[in-house]
Amino acid sequence: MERVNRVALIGTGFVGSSYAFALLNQGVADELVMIDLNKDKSEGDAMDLNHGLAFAPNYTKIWYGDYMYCKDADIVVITAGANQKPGETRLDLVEKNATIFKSIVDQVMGAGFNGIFVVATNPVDVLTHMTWKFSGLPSHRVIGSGTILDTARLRYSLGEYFEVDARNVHGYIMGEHGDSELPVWSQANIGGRSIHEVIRDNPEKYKEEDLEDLFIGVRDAAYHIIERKGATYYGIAMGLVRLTKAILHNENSILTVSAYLNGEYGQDDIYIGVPAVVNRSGVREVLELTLNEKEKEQFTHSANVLKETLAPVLQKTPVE
Ligand SMILES: NC(=O)C1=CN([C@@H]2O[C@H](COP(=O)(O)OP(=O)(O)OC[C@H]3O[C@@H](n4cnc5c(N)ncnc54)[C@H](O)[C@@H]3O)[C@@H](O)[C@H]2O)C=CC1
Ligand SMILES: CC(=O)C(=O)O
Repeated sequence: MERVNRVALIGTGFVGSSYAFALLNQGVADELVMIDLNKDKSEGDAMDLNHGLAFAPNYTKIWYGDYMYCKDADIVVITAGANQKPGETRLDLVEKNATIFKSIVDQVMGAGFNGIFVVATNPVDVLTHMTWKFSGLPSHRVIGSGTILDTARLRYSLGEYFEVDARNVHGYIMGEHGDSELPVWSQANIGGRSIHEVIRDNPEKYKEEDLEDLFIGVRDAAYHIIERKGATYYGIAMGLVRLTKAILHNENSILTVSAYLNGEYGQDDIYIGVPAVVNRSGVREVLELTLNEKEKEQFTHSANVLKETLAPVLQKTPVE
């Protein structure tokens, strides 16, 4: 008999409860335990989700609980912490959320957890790094959602622009999940054809200049959504389920996650959004794309922004 897999979710706010809903709908996990400071919220969510079980593709055992259930979890997904208020950047959340993370990760590890962390709370690259530090786990078993959502937004926008199914559009957003991220236009393609070629061959329909506007829309999407409804959650929830599936089903899928760099792209000791192969062991390897000079500069700049944000947090928040 196959082993039962378990996901422990810490933080059942907008993002966490949307993730739980998507996880149940896609029938990805055997067990889901929901943990939050606000016990009523996680208990209410577990009750509500269980009432949908009769309509789900397969059975998922769902309950609300305590950190002790992290012991046997394969994955701990963290979506707990403050979200951005209108006008706030992701980096503005760093101090508040780093303190919350210290207490969360200590409790998860205290329960005897020995699986894979998936982090979504912002600023996600910095908090993934802190999770790695606090947990003491090997870096490939601590993964941030990175630019998984930004890449999905890019594929959606390119799909709309070129009138092609987003699933046939391939391209990455790399770097910080935030204002310094970059589009890797040099590698973007539609069904295998470079987007530059597609534009060149259809000058009456498409323009290179439009790509910049399109990227700005992707980069600033969260601000626009937060202005309208206070938070973003469905997109990231589906991205987190995609990542969960890649891990639990040992898929060797290439996803743009926040992974630890050890020399790749000329960077050391940093978690940042890069395409990486994800499987049951976590990040199997980081894919090193051939970036053009502009992209290399943009990536280095983004890495520097993250390093500058991380340094004082590392100093202020004791790891022990
Ligand atoms: N990585 C990404 O692409 C995205 C990340 N996010 C981030 O996800 C995070 C969560 O956002 P929302 O769900 O909208 O916020 P929310 O405020 O709706 O939910 C946060 C939850 O965390 C819980 N919480 C706070 N401190 C806790 C602690 N010490 N232990 C356990 N639970 C605790 C709260 O009770 C609340 O239920 C934010 O940092 C947000 O910026 C949001 C969208 C996309
Ligand atoms: C809030 C956030 O990080 C996003 O929607 O991209």
